[in-house]
Amino acid sequence: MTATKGLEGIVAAESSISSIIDGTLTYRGYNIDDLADYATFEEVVYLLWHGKLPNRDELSALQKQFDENSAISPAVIDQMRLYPSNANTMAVLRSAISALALYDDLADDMSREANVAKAVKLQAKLPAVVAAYARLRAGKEPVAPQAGRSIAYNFLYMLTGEEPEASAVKAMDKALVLHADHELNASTFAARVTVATLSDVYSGVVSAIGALKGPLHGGANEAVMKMLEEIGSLDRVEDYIQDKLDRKEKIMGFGHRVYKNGDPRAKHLQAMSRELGSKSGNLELYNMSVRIEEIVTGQKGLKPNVDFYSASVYTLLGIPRDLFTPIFAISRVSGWTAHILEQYENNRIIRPRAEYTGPAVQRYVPIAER
Ligand SMILES: CC(=O)SCCNC(=O)CCNC(=O)[C@H](O)C(C)(C)COP(=O)(O)OP(=O)(O)OC[C@H]1O[C@@H](n2cnc3c(N)ncnc32)[C@H](O)[C@@H]1OP(=O)(O)O
Ligand SMILES: O=C([O-])CC(=O)C(=O)O
Repeated sequence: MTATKGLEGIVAAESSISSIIDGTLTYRGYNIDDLADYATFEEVVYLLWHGKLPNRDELSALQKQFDENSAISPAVIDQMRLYPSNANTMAVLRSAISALALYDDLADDMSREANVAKAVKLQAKLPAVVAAYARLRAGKEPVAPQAGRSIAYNFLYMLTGEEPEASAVKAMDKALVLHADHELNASTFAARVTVATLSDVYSGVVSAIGALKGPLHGGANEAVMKMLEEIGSLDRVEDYIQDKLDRKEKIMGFGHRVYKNGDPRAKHLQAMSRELGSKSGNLELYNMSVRIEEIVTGQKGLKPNVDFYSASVYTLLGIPRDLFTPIFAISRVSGWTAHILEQYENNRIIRPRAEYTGPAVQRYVPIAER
């Protein structure tokens, strides 16, 4: 038995949810470029869960379900009041979502109907949890979402308590569409491994949040912004990046296990970063990002991934850096739950083997003789 480090190139599941073929990303066969330009996030969620784009009635029914399920149990809000105000926001999300399961009578009901209902609840509640913590840590009360509004609108609204600008809602919606699913990425795989033991939907999503948190995966968007803040200005980009490359350090937001010729989502986020920068009259972050890309791609051949330009996009939307990865989770929970439902449909426990590299057989030595 020989191990494949990082399972590179291993096909570990069959899935009809999203595909990456020759560098093209599709959700249920629809090209990500079309979905980014024309679909709303709610349409994409329906598509991922049900395998087809919704008609108007189906979309309104989904919107109604989100409206009815976005409230967070007061007990969970009270627990969140006790969380430290400087807690890691992904740890907050992981804890709060785990706590939500305690107040869901269907948490351990394994029927398809109950599992779809849990997917709806999780999609509806994640944005409310993230926004509630952002307000609680600032000494403010959570704001309830508005019925009939999109997840993008309500997330921005719940953060500030003020009506968001239409351009900001549009940008947030597009970002959610772009992050919704991505084949067998690490967090989705973690979710599938967890539920393949026939554990519950919440456990799968909590596992996924834990995996997304890491800077080699979803945590990279926050790491990119930290880097941009450290660099500070366009004239300092060259020295900073060159120094990192000379020291063989990774540049966050670049490279990808599957895409070797570029991530098709990055160009959309780059365009959004440019538009939002122009609109705000400050293109510094966009210009810095473009210069970083020129250097890293020029010297290493590495292209930006989905996390690179999303950092400047979220900053230009006025969102604090430590909410970037939770926003990724607000979108990706749609994909995680689609994969969880698919795993249950045709389940087999996921249990690969390890190549043993430890000592050869040893004789047990009683403690007195050691
Ligand atoms: C939503 C997402 O999860 S997208 C990915 C987000 N993560 C990041 O942006 C973090 C930075 N990128 C990385 O760490 C990696 O490119 C990953 C984790 C995305 C992919 O990892 P892997 O497929 O294992 O690639 P691996 O790390 O083996 O890289 C291959 C080579 O490119 C180099 N490389 C890869 N990414 C980078 C980078 N961002 N900066 C500098 N060098 C890099 C590696 O050092 C390695 O070089 P070597 O062959 O000389 O040792
Ligand atoms: O697919 C991956 O490995 C990481 C990624 O881009 C994503 O999850 O969106």
